[in-house]
Amino acid sequence: MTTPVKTALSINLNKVALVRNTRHLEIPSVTRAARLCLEAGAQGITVHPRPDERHIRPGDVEKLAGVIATWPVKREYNIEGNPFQNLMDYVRKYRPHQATFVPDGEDQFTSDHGWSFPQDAERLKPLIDECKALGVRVSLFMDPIPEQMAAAKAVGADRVELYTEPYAAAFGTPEQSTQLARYVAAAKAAQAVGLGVNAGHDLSLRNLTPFVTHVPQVLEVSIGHAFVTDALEMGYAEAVRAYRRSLDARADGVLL
Ligand SMILES: CC(=O)[C@@H](O)[C@H](O)COP(=O)(O)O
Ligand SMILES: NCC(=O)COP(=O)(O)O
Repeated sequence: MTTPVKTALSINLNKVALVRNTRHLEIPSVTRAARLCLEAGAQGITVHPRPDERHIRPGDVEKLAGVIATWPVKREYNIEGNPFQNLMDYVRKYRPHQATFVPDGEDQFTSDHGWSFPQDAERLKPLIDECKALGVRVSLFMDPIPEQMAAAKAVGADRVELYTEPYAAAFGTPEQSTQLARYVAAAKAAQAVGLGVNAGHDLSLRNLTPFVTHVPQVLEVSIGHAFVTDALEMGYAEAVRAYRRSLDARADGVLL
């Protein structure tokens, strides 16, 4: 059996910025949240600076780049967005460790689907090539469809991020194992063609351990909405420690 990887925990700070934006007081501080999360053991910070600036604003992206760049040990910066909207400007300016391409519309309520191949391949390839020339790893936000993984690799992606809302929605229902099996198959298909596997969207303390126990070699999870919800109750540091424990608690059971 392959030794399970230590799945990196990347905290998405969108919802801290969302609360901050409801007053002109600069609290809660996005950079303070990042520092507290990193100090407590998070391996990275994720932001999704949407064009309408509903939460993360350009100034947040800049300040967080500075927090990560000056952190005493290596921590990763993951900037998410649509590369045909504003994402590439941030990639060129801040050269994050990872850019996660997400096919969201400008006024989309939240992310709810991945890229489609072959339709998206031709227009994605030059932007993926540019990111890699800048030394930025590219992760493509994808639905858990095994047949799509070879095309994601062929277009130049380093990783895929499996969109996990369908798994989260099925968690605790009779559909849970069926959904989980989809992600296991998609992850194995991705890894079979040399893609790394990340995961994210609606992951939580409730559904995280079973996911990383069964889905093989998940390199990174990015978690925001549920994390901030938990942090409101237990504080950033304890919430990070709780999510870290959930990731590390994966049983070394037989993978599906
Ligand atoms: C891509 C994804 O699933 C999330 O990272 C996304 O950042 C959620 O965006 P909102 O926080 O705006 O819902
Ligand atoms: N890529 C997923 C992410 O960054 C956070 O998604 P969510 O936990 O806010 O649903």
